[in-house]
Amino acid sequence: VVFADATDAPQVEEGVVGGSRPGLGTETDSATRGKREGAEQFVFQAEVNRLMDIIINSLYSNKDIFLRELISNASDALDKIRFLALTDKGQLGEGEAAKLDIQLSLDPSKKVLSIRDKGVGMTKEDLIKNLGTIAKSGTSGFLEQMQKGGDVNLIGQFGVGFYSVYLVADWVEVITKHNDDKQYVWQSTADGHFSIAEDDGEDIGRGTVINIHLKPEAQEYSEESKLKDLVHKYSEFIHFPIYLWTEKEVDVPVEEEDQKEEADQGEAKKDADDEEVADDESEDEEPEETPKKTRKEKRHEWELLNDSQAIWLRQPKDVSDEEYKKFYKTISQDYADPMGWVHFKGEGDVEFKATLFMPSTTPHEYYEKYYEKGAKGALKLYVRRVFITDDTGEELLPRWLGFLRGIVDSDTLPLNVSREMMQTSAALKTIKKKLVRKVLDLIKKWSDDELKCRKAEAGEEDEDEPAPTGEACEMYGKFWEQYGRAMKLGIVEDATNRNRMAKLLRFHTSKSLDKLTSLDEYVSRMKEGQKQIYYLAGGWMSYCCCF
Ligand SMILES: Nc1ncnc2c1ncn2[C@@H]1O[C@H](COP(=O)(O)OP(=O)(O)OP(=O)(O)O)[C@@H](O)[C@H]1O
Repeated sequence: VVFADATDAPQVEEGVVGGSRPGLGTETDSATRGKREGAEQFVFQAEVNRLMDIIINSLYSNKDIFLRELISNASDALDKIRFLALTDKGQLGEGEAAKLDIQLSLDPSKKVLSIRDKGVGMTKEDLIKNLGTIAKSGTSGFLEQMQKGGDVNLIGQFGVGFYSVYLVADWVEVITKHNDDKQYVWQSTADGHFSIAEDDGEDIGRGTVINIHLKPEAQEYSEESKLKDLVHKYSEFIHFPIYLWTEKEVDVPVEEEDQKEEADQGEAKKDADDEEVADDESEDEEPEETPKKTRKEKRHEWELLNDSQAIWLRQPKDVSDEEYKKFYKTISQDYADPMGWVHFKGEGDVEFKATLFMPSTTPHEYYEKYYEKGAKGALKLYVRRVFITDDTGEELLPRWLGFLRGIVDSDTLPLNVSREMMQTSAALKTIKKKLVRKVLDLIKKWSDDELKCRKAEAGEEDEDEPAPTGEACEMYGKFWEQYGRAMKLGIVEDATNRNRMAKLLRFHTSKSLDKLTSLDEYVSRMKEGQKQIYYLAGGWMSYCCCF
């Protein structure tokens, strides 16, 4: 835990004593929930309604995830305003408004948790569309999964993370201000309706405040320690500072405040004692040290909870596996550890840093929407730490690698890189080539390891190349099980990397490999397979369909 540098932390009155939390709000009185005068009432779209029903009634899921979903939305909104400010500096505002951060604060007496960002905010139209009336494409997918007994925790992957707030809330207010519109407040108790009204409460400047009125059974989220744990666990690598408004009891020396009073009393006493002292031999003695009196006082301050330094800018050797895993979860909204990752720096004409992760299971609808979605949304593109887009698609990765998740940050690209530029940019082509090579290197390493393990099992270990043990022997099998199909598609589609990939193809799963008894058998199967590939250089599709 790091205490914020006073210059970076949000400004509060110095040493606020027992002060109320920074104003985040509009009405927090439960008697008026959703009943603001003049508020327009809306009905949730039917699928959204079903989704909310499932969330609000899900008793056994991990409720913690709501915070990571909301922080992730806040971070996206901050990325968006920073991007808009590239072409129009005025968008960012000045002073506090220009400090891009996320603030969490609690009102324990009212059991309200608030999350504030100074991101792009939402117009009234955005509010209506995004938070209620338009079901995202992921909604039906999520509902389908739930029907099959799926886990609510997967919600983030379906792009409907906001609604997870109803895991812990029975009433939510979203106060938001977009540069192009007035300040509005959205409210819903998840009863099928929501309301929107112009907000005449405190001016929030720009961005969004979400006031979460916690359910009685979710009171643990009104504890500072719980929030600190959650940010540490799920959101540590969000690259904007996350602050928590904390309350601390401190011992304050009584003299500090009562100095003057005591001094005055002291003066009076001194005068009275002067004559006695004149006769007293102990005149030169040091006055006896009395223990300093203190009293307890409540102080508030913004405490910084995360290290917002971008992980991809650090040296790979300085990043621990645990940090990579956490970072992956932050950017992917996956709750499982990744299968593997590559983190490297591209040098030369095109400079960039990249961190790419391979999820442990194929992302939702990757194969189902292979041609429709391809590599869209797989990578986030940054230019000198400024988020540019996550709509990179095949400019950065071939379709068959669209299951990867990660970040590419380039110093070479211009900040105003546009969609058209992306399609023709030579720099992006170079980056793409290097990304694919690095990922293929990782896959090849797993493949080589597996081969060595099989050799060792057959008693034919090469002394110069000792076989790894344990998990390393199984990595290729795991990879193939999830992504074998993508490799087969890739070999058809990606002529540039075809030869490299051909050496990595398998014609059986790791399970059948277990049954192989000798290396000869293994090698002959491999050779047979590869021979077929080369023979069939002109007819990939028909070949791929048969295995
Ligand atoms: N703090 C916020 N600031 C601005 N817009 C927001 C904020 N939170 C949510 N939104 C808007 O509401 C939309 C819906 O959010 P939701 O979390 O349900 O889905 P998502 O963010 O698009 O997907 P995912 O959960 O995968 O990130 C967002 O796309 C965004 O446009």
